[in-house]
Amino acid sequence: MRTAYRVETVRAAERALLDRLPEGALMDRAAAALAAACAGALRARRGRLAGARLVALVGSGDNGGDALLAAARLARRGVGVTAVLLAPDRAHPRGLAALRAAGGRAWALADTAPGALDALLGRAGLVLDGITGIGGRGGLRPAAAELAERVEAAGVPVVAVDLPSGVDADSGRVEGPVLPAALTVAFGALKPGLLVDPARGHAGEVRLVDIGLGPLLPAEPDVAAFTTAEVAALLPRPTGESDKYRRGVLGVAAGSPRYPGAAVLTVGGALRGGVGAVRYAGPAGDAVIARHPETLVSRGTPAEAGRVQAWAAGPGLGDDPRRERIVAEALAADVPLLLDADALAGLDPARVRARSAPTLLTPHAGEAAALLGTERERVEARRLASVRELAERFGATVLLKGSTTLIADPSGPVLVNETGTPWLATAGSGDVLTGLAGGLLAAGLAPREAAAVGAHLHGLAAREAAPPPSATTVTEALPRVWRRLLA
Ligand SMILES: NC(=O)C1=CN([C@@H]2O[C@H](COP(=O)(O)OP(=O)(O)OC[C@H]3O[C@@H](n4cnc5c(N)ncnc54)[C@H](OP(=O)(O)O)[C@@H]3O)[C@@H](O)[C@H]2O)[C@@H](O)CC1
Ligand SMILES: [K+]
Repeated sequence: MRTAYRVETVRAAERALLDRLPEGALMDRAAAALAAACAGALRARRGRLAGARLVALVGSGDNGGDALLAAARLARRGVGVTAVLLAPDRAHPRGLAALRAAGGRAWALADTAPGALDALLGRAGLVLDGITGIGGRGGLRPAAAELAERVEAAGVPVVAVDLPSGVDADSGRVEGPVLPAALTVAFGALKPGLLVDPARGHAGEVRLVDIGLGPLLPAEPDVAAFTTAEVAALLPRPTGESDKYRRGVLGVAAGSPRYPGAAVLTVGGALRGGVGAVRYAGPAGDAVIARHPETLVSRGTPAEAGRVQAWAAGPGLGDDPRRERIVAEALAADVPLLLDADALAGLDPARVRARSAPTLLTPHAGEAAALLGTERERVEARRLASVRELAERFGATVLLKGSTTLIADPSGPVLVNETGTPWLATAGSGDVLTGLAGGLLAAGLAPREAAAVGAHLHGLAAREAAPPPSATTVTEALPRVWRRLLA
């Protein structure tokens, strides 16, 4: 499991470790790993290190100290290093002394003419961003923001020290100017912002360096992501004793005369969710049977359908006059329930809280905003806080779809899905996910696992489907993903 911890927790672990180590040892570990990462990036660009040029942007905290100590190591290996100091009188003293002793130069930003700065950046093979790390607050301040703009204009690749400067480590929020990185070298632990958009989108490749913090971090992270191996271990597998009912039957209430395709896609996802059977209840049975003849179809509502182990309701219900009744019956069912799309409109938290079995809600940002009574932009800017708030308000598991898909329970770590791709922003792909995660629920996974496994498989299938993927080709790619994971 990839884990991320918020700043307060990382700092507490760092303090405990600092007490056990000689002065400066921790920063030296960080700087050694950072220098190695920069050396790799410079070599990849030029073939050799000697004669390469690096510009280190140095803020007034330890993040700048890391950059200076790493730059000094590179200077000792023949790299031409210039440090640009944002606050010369507050630059990390030991780092600055090490850089100077290694033959590196230090320029004060305030004393550097714009033309000279541009020329310096124009010659550089790499920029090391040590403006702010976990001590940064808000977007970059004006002088730092202007510097970041010039770096971006010069087009030099950036290696971020611990975090891209300007992002919020804990929330993943981006509230002002940021310096985007091609590579972020994080120390000791990932911070939530390195896994969650919009901050994640500025971090490039994220590499975690072990500085010995691991044993001092709590067992429960703030944010976590399943690896593909962990997802594979959670996949339901039939045994010799299995029959279709024991493997789980998912009820699907989706589609309407106007949107029969939503029923077809949801059932298609469900049939690839590890269940023994899918019961479809609704007006699009003919379309469903034509595409998926193995489905048990009926025209009625959930209460009139036969026994199931879970329900998935919502996609394409549209203006079906029975929408409210369908949602009410699904809510009343004493089995796990996934509600998506049109089933989320006007959903009453008290009705969800009162349920006897677990509930999984799968809104996109717009639906989440409607449930929270806010704007879509606000949800997109505060994905982590929004998904936590929804889970708490509804007393349910919530999967928030989008650039980073997040899964929250009312308490405990938030799960991030790392397999997503912007290609999944295609009509009907959410319906497939609803069927898939619903199927996993019916097969016996807990809502949190069903959501995380479903999102993971969905992302892998989208990557596997011939580009550009459609909801149908994502569905068709799912068995190949299962086969690979079960192997
Ligand atoms: N602790 C350890 O053992 C280890 C720590 N490590 C490293 O230390 C880093 C944390 O260092 P840190 O705590 O010194 O904070 P840091 O991120 O450098 O920033 C603070 C400075 O930035 C400034 N500033 C703030 N906001 C700003 C903005 N928006 N725009 C511009 N400037 C802004 C702020 O200025 P002030 O508010 O004081 O005026 C303050 O001076 C951590 O990320 C990791 O790299 C590793 O070596 C491993 C061992
Ligand atoms: K940084």
